[in-house]
Amino acid sequence: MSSNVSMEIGSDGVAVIKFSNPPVNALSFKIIEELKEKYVEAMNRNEVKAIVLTGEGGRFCGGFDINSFGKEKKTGGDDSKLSDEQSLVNTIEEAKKPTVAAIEGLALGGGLELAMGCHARIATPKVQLGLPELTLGIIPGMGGTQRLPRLVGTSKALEMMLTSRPIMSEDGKKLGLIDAVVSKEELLTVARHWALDIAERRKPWISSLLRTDKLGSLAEARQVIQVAREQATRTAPNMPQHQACLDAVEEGVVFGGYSGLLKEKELTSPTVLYTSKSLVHFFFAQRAISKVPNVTDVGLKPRHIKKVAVIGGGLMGSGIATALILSNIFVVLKEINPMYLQKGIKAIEANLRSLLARGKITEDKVMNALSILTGVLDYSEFRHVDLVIEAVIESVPLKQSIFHELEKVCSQNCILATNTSTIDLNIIGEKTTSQDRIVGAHFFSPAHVMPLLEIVRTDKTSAQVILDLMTVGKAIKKVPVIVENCTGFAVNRTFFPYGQGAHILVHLGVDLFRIDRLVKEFGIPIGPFQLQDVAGYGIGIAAGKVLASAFGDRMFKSPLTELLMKDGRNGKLNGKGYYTYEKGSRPKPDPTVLPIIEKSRKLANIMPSGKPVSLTDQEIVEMIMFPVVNEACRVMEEGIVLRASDLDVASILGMSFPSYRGGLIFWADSVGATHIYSSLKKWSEAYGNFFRPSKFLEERAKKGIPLSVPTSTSQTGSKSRL
Ligand SMILES: C[C@H](O)CC(=O)SCCNC(=O)CCNC(=O)[C@H](O)C(C)(C)COP(=O)(O)OP(=O)(O)OC[C@H]1O[C@@H](n2cnc3c(N)ncnc32)[C@H](O)[C@@H]1OP(=O)(O)O
Repeated sequence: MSSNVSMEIGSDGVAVIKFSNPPVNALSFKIIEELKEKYVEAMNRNEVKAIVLTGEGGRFCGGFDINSFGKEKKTGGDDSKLSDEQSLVNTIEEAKKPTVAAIEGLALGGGLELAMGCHARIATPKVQLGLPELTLGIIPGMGGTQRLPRLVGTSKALEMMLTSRPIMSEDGKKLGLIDAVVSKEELLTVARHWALDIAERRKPWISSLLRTDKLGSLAEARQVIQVAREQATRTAPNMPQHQACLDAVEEGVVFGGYSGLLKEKELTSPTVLYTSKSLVHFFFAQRAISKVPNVTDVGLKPRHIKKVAVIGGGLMGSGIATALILSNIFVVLKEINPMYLQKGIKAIEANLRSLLARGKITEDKVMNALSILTGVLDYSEFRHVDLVIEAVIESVPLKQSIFHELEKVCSQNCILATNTSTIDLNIIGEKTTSQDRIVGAHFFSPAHVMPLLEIVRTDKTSAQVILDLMTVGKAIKKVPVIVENCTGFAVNRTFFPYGQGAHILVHLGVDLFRIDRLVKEFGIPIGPFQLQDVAGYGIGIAAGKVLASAFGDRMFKSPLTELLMKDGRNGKLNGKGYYTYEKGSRPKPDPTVLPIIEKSRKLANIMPSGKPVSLTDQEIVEMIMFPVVNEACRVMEEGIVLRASDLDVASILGMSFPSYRGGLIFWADSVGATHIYSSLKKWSEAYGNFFRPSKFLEERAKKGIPLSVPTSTSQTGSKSRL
């Protein structure tokens, strides 16, 4: 078997130990063993005075190999109380010859933990340094919970671990995590000299685990940990790894670094396995999503998109424009009159100011973003744009006339995208001859915040156009998912039963605030009725009409929204919906909505024998989520998505489905197709067609095949490697 670790001993007495595992030099159990062997050799060879540890190919290390999570691992090593991974880092730190880490590109997770066991760290500019383990459902398990607080202080270390956000080497230098930032060319030379300087005591020989100077007093450190605990209880209530990470840090702060390591080992055992499985699935699903057969694998090069026109400065248009200018893409915002244009520009300014207020961007960034935004009232600038994104109201004739006009005013290579959330693209492009460059760019509200971009293609959209839009999407920090054209596309189509199910339940007699509470407890941050309030009733009604024209046989026509509007309620927009909204306070359930609900129940008249049904909490959640899974089955069967895992990513990033459940289909498979099918069948017999199980679900349930298994024709395999 070939070796992943090499050692070269220079005439200066420095051994350069290099490990290699493309593309990110992930650490495997084999690499860990080989590194230990090299350390034994380096200690035994008299000519070796010091060591430089580095990774091959411009990236120090992307952490432990995520593919091997959950696989059997040996424990023991040099110190049987620690795991093999921990004991490697201890071997380095406690060795009688010093090690300097020479870091390029990135040092994440186990990679940074390895580097923190070294006696100094030299990095090139813009290296990503972080401990993102919590996003994978585990805690740093190679001493990170102990060494990071000792190098950067408890507060900063907790921030880095709990948010999983990396910092750059320049900040690392300021914080004391990095000893010097040098150019790529100088990296090895500086690291070698540094290592010799430590060996010959010209520079301090520092073992991170033994330091206490950055931890602050015990009382201060405990206070910081307590605040972080309270915050994690609020922001990550279903993520046990957050509290586990804090437990490990606290143990080390109170009883010393070695005790902290033992606690860390104890907490990396399978206590958080389900969450970890789901989050690891989500990690690989996100990587798989950017692989699109016949688009990303046929040698096409993305064209550079410098300037984009956005048509419509409403909620969506202004959000899209904000996302673009924040990523240095010039934007021409078009509106139909000066008042609307002014409103659109003000909305963009407000988006930027709110990001500034939350410390997400700097004042300079705001100024720079606004300097590349131009407002226009006609199409004269459109000749110079590379991409148009239409974001006007959901009106077929209006969109058709805009696309007809765009064909005349834009260059022939310009991509013509629509942000429609429901309308068939073939209908929008019907009056043009540009079908090959017409594409859906469906953003989710608020567009400058939500990470999903649904790219909708028809059978005529060219591969180049899809690749270009995917590239723009990534440039503006979105995760693009490629879906086929159909009413509602993948996400709105899959999720239309979400609101519908909630309305059916209310009309069967269930309390609406109970429904919202239970859905939130399930992990979706906002319940279906509050979501309706926030999204606005107009959008829901317009989208509902389009969806009803395609899927009318399984839609529930709820009279409730119209009754609310007749009562002068418009949701968050006018502060009055199912909830009341006041500036500066949380939405409050509005009891005055209850008589309107009673009226709606009478109109719909679906309660069996006119009496409210009695349902358990679990049944309520399932009656909302199983119809969503059912529609997802149709979406998969029709080949609207490339793979089941694309729906997992889309549900998490577009609909805030809880990531710790792995996404809609991953969760559904954990529940089991058989239970979902038999429940839907029972409800369809009691309450009608809305619950009727799809053919796909029925087949999977009867044959015992998980929903995520690709169909023979439409889907490529999910890349879950669990
Ligand atoms: C004991 C320890 O405490 C436990 C750990 O270390 S857990 C691991 C902690 N590390 C991480 O979470 C980092 C995960 N990786 C990433 O964030 C990103 O991949 C990255 C920033 C390293 C690189 O990003 P980018 O350049 O966009 O490339 P990206 O497409 O994500 O990854 C390239 C390939 O490397 C793989 N990869 C990345 N990190 C990996 C890892 N730690 N293990 C296994 N594979 C990994 C990806 O799956 C992808 O594979 P593919 O080409 O077959 O799809």
